[in-house]
Amino acid sequence: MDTERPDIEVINVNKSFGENHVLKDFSMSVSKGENLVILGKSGSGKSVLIKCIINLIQPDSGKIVVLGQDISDLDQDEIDKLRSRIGFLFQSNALYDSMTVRENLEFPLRRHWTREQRQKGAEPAVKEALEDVGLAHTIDMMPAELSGGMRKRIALARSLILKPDLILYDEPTTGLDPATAREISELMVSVQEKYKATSVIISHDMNCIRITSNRVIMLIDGRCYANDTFENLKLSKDPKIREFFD
Ligand SMILES: Nc1ncnc2c1ncn2[C@@H]1O[C@H](COP(=O)(O)OP(=O)(O)OP(=O)(O)O)[C@@H](O)[C@H]1O
Repeated sequence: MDTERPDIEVINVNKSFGENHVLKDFSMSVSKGENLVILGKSGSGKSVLIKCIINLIQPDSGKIVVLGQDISDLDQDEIDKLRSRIGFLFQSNALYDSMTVRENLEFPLRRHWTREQRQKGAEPAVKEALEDVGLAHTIDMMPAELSGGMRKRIALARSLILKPDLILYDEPTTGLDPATAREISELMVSVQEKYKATSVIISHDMNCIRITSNRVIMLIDGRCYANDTFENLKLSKDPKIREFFD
């Protein structure tokens, strides 16, 4: 039996904004090395859940444990330290347009520079992360010179630069054409294999979910409505689940 503690534990979390009860006694856990997809309609609370996990939003009740730490017990320094172990891939990519690819990748390093990295300099880490996403040749280019798919890869490289234990992906394939979306999904799998990182992926791209997920949680009406593999959910006859597949 696997007795290792999950990397993320969300236990009976409630979160409301005024009358809008977004998360209702919501619980989930994500094991080490797992790729978990959170699927839900627009406005169902997927981003709120992710923001609770990184403590950008505080739940009204319940408990969240990330990489073994109860986040409600942490002070700002401890939160910053925890966040340095988490890679984020935003829907917008959040690259700085006025910086080269190299400078964009150096940015998180400079904030969380370890002594070893300071001695080695940023170059090896930047090159390794770019090689991981197949874009070593773009190191001195500007984001505007790259295609949408390449920018997404650069954003992924930046989220890998601190060798995260956990990667959070917010709709990683939205806005990409199907072939590029597939490439990004396959890249997410290869990154997971290399870094052994745990991933939480918000997505409604069924192809991306099929390629990347080990397990899918469906967030409906603030609750975990279904929790199963993509293949099993695909066979479900439940109308609420079928809506996502048909
Ligand atoms: N800071 C906030 N203040 C008030 N309401 C909020 C806030 N953040 C989110 N909400 C509300 O919480 C609900 C869930 O929002 P959330 O952004 O998590 O949805 P989502 O599932 O990520 O949707 P999408 O797929 O469109 O990104 C929405 O009704 C939204 O209006």
